[in-house]
Amino acid sequence: MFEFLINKLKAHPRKIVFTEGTDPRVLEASARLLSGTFLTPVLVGDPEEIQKVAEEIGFNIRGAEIINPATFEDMEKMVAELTALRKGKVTEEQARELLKQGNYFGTMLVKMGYADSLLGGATYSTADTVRPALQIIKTKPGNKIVSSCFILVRPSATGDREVLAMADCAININPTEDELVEIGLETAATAKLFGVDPKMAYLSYSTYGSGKGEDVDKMRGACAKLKAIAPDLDVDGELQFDAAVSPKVAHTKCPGSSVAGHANTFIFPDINAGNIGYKIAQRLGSFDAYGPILQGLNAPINDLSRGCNAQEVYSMAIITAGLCDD
Ligand SMILES: CC(C)(COP(=O)(O)OP(=O)(O)OC[C@H]1O[C@@H](n2cnc3c(N)ncnc32)[C@H](O)[C@@H]1OP(=O)(O)O)[C@@H](O)C(=O)NCCC(=O)NCCS
Ligand SMILES: CC(=O)OP(=O)(O)O
Repeated sequence: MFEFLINKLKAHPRKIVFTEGTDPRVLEASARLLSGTFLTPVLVGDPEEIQKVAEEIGFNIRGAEIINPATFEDMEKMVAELTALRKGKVTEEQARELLKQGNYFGTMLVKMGYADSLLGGATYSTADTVRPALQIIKTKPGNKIVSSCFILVRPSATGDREVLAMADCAININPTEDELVEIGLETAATAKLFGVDPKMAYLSYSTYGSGKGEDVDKMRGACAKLKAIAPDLDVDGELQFDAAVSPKVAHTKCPGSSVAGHANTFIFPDINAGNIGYKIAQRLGSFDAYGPILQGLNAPINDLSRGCNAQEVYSMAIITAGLCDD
């Protein structure tokens, strides 16, 4: 599934920071990465503690870089840089305190060029993983927001793979109409990277006006705006989930739609719907879930679900570093 990213990394090896260097799942994934030569783990934490956990779980992490914030030789430089970046918001003393935490320290390692990319969130919440990135790394030029997308994969009935994209399940709590347009554009690009030819549904409890209200108008409006700025994108809405994926229901509720019945890329109205929706697909629909993959951020930094396993950490590390700009 991720061969194209591994090949990209083999051509241009990278370093990835893991903010939770003592987490057993992170150490197992690191040991696996170290058996290749394309992605070097940079583990944040106390080297003795990290080594102890690695031995306890029986994984060899020789070759990993370990950086301990407590003894980091460039800490004063980092404090000064963070204070300057957060001028007026963070004092030097506060910067020093923040940098004792793996999430802020790791993000600054990327900002200052000690590593190319970062993966956190095995134990940190999404908010605590993402906040330093939003504050320090910021959005890419041209983007107004950072959003996120999950790539969901399961074997298909034909022996091939079924791949879906879902957004925004992790960052924007109640996106506006315009933010949903940007989320749609970014998600189409992410879906394409993973081989999905997007048929995008703006989801709602209503199909083509069957329900009324602000929430329905928001999804219909976002869909119309996206169609206007990206006429080549196959997008429709507002659609209920059954109309989006079932050709039979689509025939009844919205005949003539080129998306309904065949949607593979889903834009949710808010984070409640999105987060619950992707977890239903993962836990009851037997999809492997990769993400949240951050979109619109000015460096490759990603979050994990705290419910992740070592295989997911390994895959997300490859996705994160593999998405570094050339
Ligand atoms: C992402 C999130 C943490 C940001 O909110 P917050 O911590 O309250 O942060 P603030 O609103 O104080 O913003 C902090 C900075 O990030 C920026 N920011 C916030 N949301 C942003 C977004 N979506 N895109 C880009 N920048 C954003 C702000 O402009 C601010 O920048 P500044 O400090 O330089 O002015 C918050 O939206 C959140 O908790 N989202 C849900 C996360 C979650 O629980 N997901 C479910 C599990 S995956
Ligand atoms: C993406 C997500 O839901 O993260 P967590 O399970 O850590 O809250």
